[in-house]
Amino acid sequence: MNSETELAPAVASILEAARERPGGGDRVSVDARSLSDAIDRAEAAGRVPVVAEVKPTSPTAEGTRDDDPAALAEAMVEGGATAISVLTEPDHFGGSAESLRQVRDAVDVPVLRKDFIMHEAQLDVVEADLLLLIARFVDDLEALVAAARERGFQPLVEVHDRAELESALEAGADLIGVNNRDLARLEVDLGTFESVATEVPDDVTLIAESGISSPEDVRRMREAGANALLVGSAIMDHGTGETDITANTRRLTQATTGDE
Ligand SMILES: O=C(O)c1ccccc1NCC(=O)[C@H](O)[C@H](O)COP(=O)(O)O
Repeated sequence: MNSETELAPAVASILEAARERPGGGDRVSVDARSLSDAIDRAEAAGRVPVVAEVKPTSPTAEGTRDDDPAALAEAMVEGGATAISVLTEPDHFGGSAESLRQVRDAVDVPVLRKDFIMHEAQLDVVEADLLLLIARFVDDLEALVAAARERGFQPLVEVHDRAELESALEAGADLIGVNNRDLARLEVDLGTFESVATEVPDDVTLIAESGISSPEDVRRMREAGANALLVGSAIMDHGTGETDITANTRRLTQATTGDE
């Protein structure tokens, strides 16, 4: 893992818990739903490809939503979501492997397991179509990318700057997320994606992550080269007023059609 100096206390706590969390039992083998096919279908239908996140809470959220995860995911798909991301981290995000299982049973779009995976055994906790690996927090990224693929997962490697992008490409990643949230300070800046995206090869599927809350943000990230967007808080709406998950999702998936 790269330097842990200057991490926000919440992130240091997340990592400490992640390091201790046990892995699964039997090695999983996934027959994955393809994200790139799902993105193509969304584009063909005139929708912005949005990976909508089931995110009950977080260190930066104002509250907690304890809605049924499967019902949330169904509402997101009704709003045009191309894929669903499910937080499985229990201690800081209110997630669970069981939530992911329920979501994957309820919808037919690809499902991303969003967690802080530190070692190979943690890959075997639950089946998912996509699996997040955070470049900053993984010691041997190339080995973990390979281990994820051996199980059938599509690994999504998350980076925050150009140096991490370089590591992701060297590790063989072909699906890369640029996180606009700086995990050291928990500040969000959409300029992060704009800065890193210019260095990403054309054959990489590129996802803009975090801090995307309005149709204008969607257009900004698309203009900077995002093939898809990962959105949690703006859809989950942790206490900001609007509670209609389908409407929140549709507002973003239709951001380029003017039908907002
Ligand atoms: O969301 C947080 O508060 C957070 C804090 C510490 C580490 C990670 C965190 N978020 C994880 C994520 O990757 C986001 O849930 C995801 O990118 C969606 O972001 P947003 O649309 O801003 O909710």
